[in-house]
Amino acid sequence: MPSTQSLSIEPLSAAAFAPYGHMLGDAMQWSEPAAVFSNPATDFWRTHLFQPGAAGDTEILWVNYRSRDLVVSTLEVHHLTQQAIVPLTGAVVHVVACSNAQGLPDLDTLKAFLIPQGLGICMQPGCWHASRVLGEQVTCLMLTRRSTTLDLVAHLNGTSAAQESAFSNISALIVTG
Ligand SMILES: NC(=O)N[C@@H](O)C(=O)O
Repeated sequence: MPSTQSLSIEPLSAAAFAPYGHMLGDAMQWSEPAAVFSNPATDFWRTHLFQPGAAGDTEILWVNYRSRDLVVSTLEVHHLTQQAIVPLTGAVVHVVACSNAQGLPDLDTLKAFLIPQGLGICMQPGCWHASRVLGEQVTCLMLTRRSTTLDLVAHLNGTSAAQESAFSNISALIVTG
């Protein structure tokens, strides 16, 4: 009987998340002076240029995560759009994996990141993922693609098969602190 794989939660960093997409809200970016500003009252800077995919409409979703089940056996992927998650009310545990040549989760790239309140991530298309919380429900801001949401809702409601997203069962893994 194969033992259940455990996956340790690791802190979010731009370098560690780079294979999966972009970290949002790390240090102020001064690489493009025209896209950054700071004075005694405010700082703002470009942390990422979001890409919803060809002919895609960027959509803002308000998302609640409340699953505390640290056993993960299903991952989800979006084929066309990046997807950004910014936790607003608490931390989110985000499990990710890259796609392999067949478009399935590359289990050698599985990682679990803690996304703290006030930081965020933006996954590239093809990044497999699952989200969990460690306590109470966490509300997040999400950037995604309008057609991917409509497609996902229709799938989740059993109305039609998903075209812009997919789901994959994996050998159960336990996310550990
Ligand atoms: N809305 C939406 O696409 N949600 C999923 O991607 C998810 O992982 O939460």
